Amino acid sequence: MDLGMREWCHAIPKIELHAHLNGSIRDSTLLELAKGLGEKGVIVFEDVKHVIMKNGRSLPECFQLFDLYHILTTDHETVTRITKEVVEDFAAENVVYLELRTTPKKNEAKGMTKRSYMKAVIDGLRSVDTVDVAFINSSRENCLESAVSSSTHGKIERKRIFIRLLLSIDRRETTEAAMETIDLAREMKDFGVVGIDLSGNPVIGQWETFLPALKHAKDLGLPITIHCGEVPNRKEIQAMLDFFPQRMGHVCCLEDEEWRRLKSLKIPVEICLTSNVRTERVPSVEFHHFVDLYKAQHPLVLCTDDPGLFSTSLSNEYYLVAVTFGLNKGDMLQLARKAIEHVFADNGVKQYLTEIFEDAQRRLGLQNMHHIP
Ligand SMILES: CNc1ncnc2c1ncn2[C@@H]1O[C@H](COP(=O)(O)O)[C@@H](O)[C@H]1O
Ligand SMILES: [Zn+2]
Repeated sequence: MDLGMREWCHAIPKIELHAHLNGSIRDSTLLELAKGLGEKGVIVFEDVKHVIMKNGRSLPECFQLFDLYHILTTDHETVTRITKEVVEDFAAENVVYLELRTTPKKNEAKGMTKRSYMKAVIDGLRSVDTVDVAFINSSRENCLESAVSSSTHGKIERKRIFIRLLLSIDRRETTEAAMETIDLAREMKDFGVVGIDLSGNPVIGQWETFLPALKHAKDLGLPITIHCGEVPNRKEIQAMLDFFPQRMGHVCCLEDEEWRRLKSLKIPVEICLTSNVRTERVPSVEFHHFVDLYKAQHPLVLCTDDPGLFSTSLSNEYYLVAVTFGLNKGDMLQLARKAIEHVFADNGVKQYLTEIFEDAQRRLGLQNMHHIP
């Protein structure tokens, strides 16, 4: 097969570990929801339309926009709908494993609790009908028939995507609310919840507020990923490194000493190129810390963060790396495959993903490539 680099980045199997549900909504859906609320007089559609379609966004603008998104997606049916669409969109670009994160939300006016919000998300996963969705832990989902037989021997023609969920703590939340999220995550382990995320506006909230909940999660054996260093806050960055989570997102504003610690601790990094450029955390892809970490063979994984908000896709993030840093097709496939090591799902799922990548290597014509470790 002779594919161009863009087609190659689309065709290879990919693993997405850092995507926020509400940041992944299709523009067309946002516009439709805004129109509906405009007609009801809840918002002024013309004002909102302009904001949704805008391309460049500063970091503070992103969080204003999320507040708007949350007005648009505030009932259970809409949460179910956006979940279904987001899964379909990732599957369409050959994402084979998606760790989707979202902040469980309470909304008394809509009769919504954190638990019912998550039930609406699960309903969304269940309602996907264009691809096979495997989302319950592998002991329950009967998923481990050979990955190869499903894709090459024609037994199952449909695409399959594995979904796991991370529950996010928003930095605006209290310790008590954060604790509630951890307890919900524990309760939902059998429904594909595999870990915890700390996110939200990085200039809001104190590390000490979330620490008890994060410690509680750690005690329960729930893996944790933390948005770290989106703004230069030395004390917090150091405390986050001390906490030693399983993964970190962004890590943009680190000082030399903190880079050294991150590297010596080997904490895997979720790299979000377009997000960091759009929000002006880095001047351009060329100057992104990806290249330093990649050269240092630091564990990392390419992610989108908010593909809807930043008008990107995981394939596009791979393509940006290939063209900016001159990586070849083999390098890109290897980079994609390395992500298996950092998923929060169990070994059964990891084995399945390994088979998917071995099969892709055969199918896409890289038989003669050196063995990918
Ligand atoms: C741009 N970089 C970022 N930095 C920090 N937090 C971010 C983020 N992008 C998204 N979120 C977090 O994810 C929420 C939206 O998805 P959910 O409602 O949870 O599905 C945002 O409200 C914010 O808390
Ligand atoms: Zn994020």
